[in-house]
Amino acid sequence: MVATACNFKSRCDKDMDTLSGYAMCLPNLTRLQTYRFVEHRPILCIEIKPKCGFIPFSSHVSQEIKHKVCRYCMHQHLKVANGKWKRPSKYCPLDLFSGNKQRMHFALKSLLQEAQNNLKIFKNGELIYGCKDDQECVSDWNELARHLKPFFFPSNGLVSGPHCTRTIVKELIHVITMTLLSSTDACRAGDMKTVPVSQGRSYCEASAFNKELVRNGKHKLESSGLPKDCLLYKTLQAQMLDMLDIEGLYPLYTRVEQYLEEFPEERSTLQIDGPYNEAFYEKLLDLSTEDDGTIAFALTKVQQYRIAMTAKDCSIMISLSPCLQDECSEQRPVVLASKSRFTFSVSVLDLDLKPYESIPHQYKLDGKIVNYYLKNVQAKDDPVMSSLFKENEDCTLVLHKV
Ligand SMILES: O=P(O)(O)O[C@@H]1[C@@H](OP(=O)(O)O)[C@H](OP(=O)(O)O)[C@H](O)[C@H](OP(=O)(O)O)[C@H]1OP(=O)(O)O
Ligand SMILES: Nc1ncnc2c1ncn2[C@@H]1O[C@H](COP(=O)(O)OP(=O)(O)OP(=O)(O)O)[C@@H](O)[C@H]1O
Repeated sequence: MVATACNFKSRCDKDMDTLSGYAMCLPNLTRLQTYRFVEHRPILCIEIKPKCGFIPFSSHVSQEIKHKVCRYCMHQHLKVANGKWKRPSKYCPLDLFSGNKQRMHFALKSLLQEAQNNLKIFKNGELIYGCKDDQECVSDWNELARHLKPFFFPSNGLVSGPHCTRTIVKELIHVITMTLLSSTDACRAGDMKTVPVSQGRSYCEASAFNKELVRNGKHKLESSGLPKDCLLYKTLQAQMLDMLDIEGLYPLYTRVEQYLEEFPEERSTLQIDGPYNEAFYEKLLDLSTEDDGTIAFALTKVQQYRIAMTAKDCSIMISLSPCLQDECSEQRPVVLASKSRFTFSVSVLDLDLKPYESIPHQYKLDGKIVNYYLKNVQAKDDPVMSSLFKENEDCTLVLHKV
């Protein structure tokens, strides 16, 4: 539980484990003043909760739709039906994680249109855009542009008109894209072997970007791929430790549970609840998916899944502070906008490991999300879209000798 969480009223009711004996003291990233930022300079901070950026590739997946539509896009419909949000978002994590600038631009614009709990913008520590809680959201683009104008166009008149607002928003999206694709070598992924990102499909059929392409007769979605040293790539790698999908993982969790029922004293030796030290980390290096029927295999997959869940729910904080050309040195990463430049830092928030006990909940929720989508969305889906997809699948170019 973070002390800075007092930005959000809904968090005042959160329970703190005062008996744990531990507390984390983090710098306030929305006001961060490090060597990178010149003191008293204004700071802009963009918080993005990107959610899961890949489509499950596991053979344990029982419903074909999970290989086509990503969890975020399916979950949107259940969230709207449950009243968590008023409208579905056009954001699709696969667009953000594609590394393709056009798709990333669309994803970020969609986040700005419907921020939900996936986007917040702070100026000098104050929330200026996004949701304070489920009820209270600030989402006026003109107001946002008014706040951002001095950052992006420091020496150029007043903001007026929709054209100017759009220009400023475009500048913001460009800067966010560049920082997300920038190298974060200081934050190394350790010795973890990488999961091939080519596994699974690289786009989601429900993405509005994808649908638009199909409507325009194009059906080749580009995924330029992420640079291996950027934070999005590292986050995606951690998310992809979920190699079996919850459907393949749940039986392994049950195996661990049965073992613990028989040998409850083993719970601490197996490090179910930590400590999350070197020994714990060592056991996670095995990425094989061949089940040899052992408790060791089951436990490794369960712990890898918990890491993946954590990475699927973490937030990325991008802090930006304007700098003049002669202030920029090689030590500070700099991102350029058309009429300004910023020193920046990119950090990850909310990395406390998801609890072992949440796995049955994940399993049930997965079923609910998919069933809701199949019954209420796919069944009623736009017949024109379905036939377009079908046409594209059936479209085979046959070459005859002449
Ligand atoms: O399951 P999801 O994908 O809905 O994620 C939950 C989040 O909902 P979201 O979909 O981002 O609106 C949910 O976000 P909110 O608190 O609703 O903003 C939490 O982050 C939750 O984590 P925890 O159980 O509080 O540790 C998240 O639960 P975990 O699944 O990460 O445990
Ligand atoms: N170091 C930080 N600097 C600035 N803001 C932060 C920082 N850490 C967290 N926040 C803000 O507080 C919010 C909640 O953070 P986080 O989810 O890590 O808290 P938590 O107490 O672990 O809550 P939960 O138990 O719901 O996950 C974040 O979305 C972010 O807006």
